[in-house]
Amino acid sequence: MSESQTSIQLPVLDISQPLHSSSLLSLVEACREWASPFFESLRVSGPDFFGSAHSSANVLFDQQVSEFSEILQEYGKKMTELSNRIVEIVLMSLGDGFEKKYYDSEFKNCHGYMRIINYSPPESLKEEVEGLGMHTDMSCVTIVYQDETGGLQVRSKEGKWMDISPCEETLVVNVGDMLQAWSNGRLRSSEHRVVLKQLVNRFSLAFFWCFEDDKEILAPDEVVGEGNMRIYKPFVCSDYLRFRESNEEGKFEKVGFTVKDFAGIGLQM
Ligand SMILES: O=C(O)CCC(=O)C(=O)O
Ligand SMILES: [Fe+2]
Repeated sequence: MSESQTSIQLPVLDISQPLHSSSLLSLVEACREWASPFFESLRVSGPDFFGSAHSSANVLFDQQVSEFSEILQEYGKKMTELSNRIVEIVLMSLGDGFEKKYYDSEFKNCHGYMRIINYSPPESLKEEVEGLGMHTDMSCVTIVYQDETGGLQVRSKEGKWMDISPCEETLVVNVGDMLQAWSNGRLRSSEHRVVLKQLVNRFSLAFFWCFEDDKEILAPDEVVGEGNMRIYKPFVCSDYLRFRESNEEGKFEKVGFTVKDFAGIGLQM
């Protein structure tokens, strides 16, 4: 799954010329609407986490540091095992024997990638600072490690932000859009964000476990359940990923931006 298949029009300012108010406006919009200035991340893709990390390390570091790639290979392997186990348990929770019925037929080609994230500290905490704006993940499940700084928040159905406080030896698992669609909305893709609450760097690792790009997502009849309406049209994963990437980040609430907007049928929950 690639994260940047479509391009957006970035404003270009020629600072050798007098600045017009229109160019200042586009600058203000760019600062407000696009990615947080506090967020930076490195993506490492599986299944060859070593190779992916190594090619970045070669660019980032002067010397060869295999240790970095080896650690990420190990982390990726562990997270892959954990994701498989989580999917199995989630299937069991959806119905008796569902893990046997659906694990191999639906989930065995899933793949993972991770994001190593650094949030730089804001200059002051006078107002609430978002390090990462509200979004849902496009994965089936995401496994998040956050350091002791905290700041991860999830939105309740009523729209209230709740802190997910860091807890030693514990990882956070989010359901993502793909699993929401596959489960016909029985599982809810969590709306979450990161707020910066301390004047220190924040470090996190997010591992995304996703269906293969060319998979068509269609909730099995038995998962929908007798007498229930199907609420998503079948769709191909890569089409949804493209749809999400072609919407500007940050406009989550203003424009249709979720799996409901993409594949929802009629009235939604
Ligand atoms: O940094 C975090 O704790 C969460 C990151 C996240 O939600 C994401 O990368 O999708
Ligand atoms: Fe996320």
